[in-house]
Amino acid sequence: MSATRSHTSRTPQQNDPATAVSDRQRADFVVVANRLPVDKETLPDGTIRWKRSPGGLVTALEPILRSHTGAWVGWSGVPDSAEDPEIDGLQIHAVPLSTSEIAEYYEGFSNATLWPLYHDVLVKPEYHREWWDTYVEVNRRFAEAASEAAAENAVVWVQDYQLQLVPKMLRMLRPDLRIGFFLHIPFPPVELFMQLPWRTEIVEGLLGADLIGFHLPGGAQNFLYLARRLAGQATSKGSVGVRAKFGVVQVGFRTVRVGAFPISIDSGDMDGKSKSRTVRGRAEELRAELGNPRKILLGVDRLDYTKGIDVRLRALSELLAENRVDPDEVAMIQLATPSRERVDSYVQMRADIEQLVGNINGRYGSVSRPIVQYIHRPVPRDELISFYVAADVMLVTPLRDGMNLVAKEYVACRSDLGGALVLSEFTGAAAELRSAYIANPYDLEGVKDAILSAVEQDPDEGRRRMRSLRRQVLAHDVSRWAKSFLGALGADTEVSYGPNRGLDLVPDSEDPQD
Ligand SMILES: Nc1ncnc2c1ncn2[C@@H]1O[C@H](COP(=O)(O)OP(=O)(O)O)[C@@H](O)[C@H]1O
Ligand SMILES: O=P(O)(O)OC[C@H]1O[C@H](O[C@H]2O[C@H](CO)[C@@H](O)[C@H](O)[C@H]2O)[C@H](O)[C@@H](O)[C@@H]1O
Repeated sequence: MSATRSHTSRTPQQNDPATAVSDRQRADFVVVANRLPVDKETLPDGTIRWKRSPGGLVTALEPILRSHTGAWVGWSGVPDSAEDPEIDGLQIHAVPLSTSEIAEYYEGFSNATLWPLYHDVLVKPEYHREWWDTYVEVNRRFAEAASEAAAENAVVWVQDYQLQLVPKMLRMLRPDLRIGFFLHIPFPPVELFMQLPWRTEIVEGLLGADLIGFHLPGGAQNFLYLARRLAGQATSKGSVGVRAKFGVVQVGFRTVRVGAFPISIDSGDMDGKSKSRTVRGRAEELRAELGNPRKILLGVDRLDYTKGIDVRLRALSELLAENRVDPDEVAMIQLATPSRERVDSYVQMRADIEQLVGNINGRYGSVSRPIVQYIHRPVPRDELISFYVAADVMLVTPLRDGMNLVAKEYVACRSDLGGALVLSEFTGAAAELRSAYIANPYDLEGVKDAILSAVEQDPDEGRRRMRSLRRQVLAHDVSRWAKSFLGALGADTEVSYGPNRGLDLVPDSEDPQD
């Protein structure tokens, strides 16, 4: 996939975007995501610096874009910014958002309506018509920017819940494009999705894509059911597989494929970095800075109520109270990147978590040695890897999580076969990482038992589990994710994009669930 320098051919659509974009080259591979892969930062002296953003999506796509020539359409993360920095040969097309659009499209509809609705209604989703109107308007702007960035017949890969209307809007502007959509968060159970006043528009928006990807087969199946029920389309029946056995929806003359493509990380890169002498040395230093405890427990998350940071803190607190864990022997580190800080539910959750940390340290810590070290800022990548290498027990306890890349990162960093992973069964990662200490985050006794088993694990048993986890993570890396998705989309030579054979279409009326 390479960018085309001159673009003389014309597409048949009404706006003729080929004439709208002047001197910038058009790309034949375009990623469209809410976030640009960089954040703009103003330093105290007024100078501007662009730095890599935290978050799974950026982490996941960065290696792919580095190895292709392409364009990325997205928002810079600050109001009214239209700067288009070029980073490592990647064209950036910024979609500027005003302060009120950020409030209504990003903080509002995306993160106070869709995010909680798609994450098991852990907080109550808010439904406001003005937020929806702004969501539609901003999605239209993203679709227009993608249409302008893309060369004729380009592949456009739209990402995530913030942009679910873009596939249909973009198809109307540019019928020549091949459009993929991937949802990074869980697709909710049908009963919850049906709450959404604009449910049909969302399903129809997604059906503008040629391929719709989810992390898990369950999400794909929920979507197929809704495509029948809400959009009245004929769909395939039967189960959807992982990276195989796609579902199909027949939309007029178009066939839309629906599949499960669990995302991963650049595991080889992390494995390599974790072996470096500097990282190993820093890991030892960290242990020493903590007073050489017998066991180091670690949590690494965006500060989000879905991540179950409170669950692990409560579990630790009870284990200490019950004398099942000795306060002189354990230290816990919680790295928590600030996130969505203007959304009410996040403000409340931060206060709760900081209070829990304070309670544990107040009851069980000493002046020289608090039990929980809480760091409320992103840490540099190498430092993060050193934390993974130092940690004896990794705590990943979300109440619901689309995938959770942190779990995979930890495993990739443990070539020494040391460490233990405690993993919530409600993460996408739990479907693959079966040798972790799996726990139900709603069952606090179960979480405590899992933590204790991980803390006290027999070294041979630990090595056996970690070997099996690493086999999975190293074999299924982010490039395999991208290749499997793009292959199914027909954008890759490794997987052919043949006709859909053996379609088993069910007309709406014959569906037993209806
Ligand atoms: N405090 C932190 N410092 C640096 N990176 C972080 C921090 N917290 C999270 N990250 C990174 O952000 C990503 C989080 O991805 P993931 O676990 O899938 O959850 P989400 O995308 O919902 O935040 C990981 O790549 C992780 O390394
Ligand atoms: O952009 P933000 O509002 O700051 O949020 C950061 C990202 O969070 C979400 O990540 C999800 O994607 C990960 C990779 O697929 C997955 O592992 C994780 O389970 C999801 O929560 C969100 O989906 C992204 O759009 C955000 O950029």
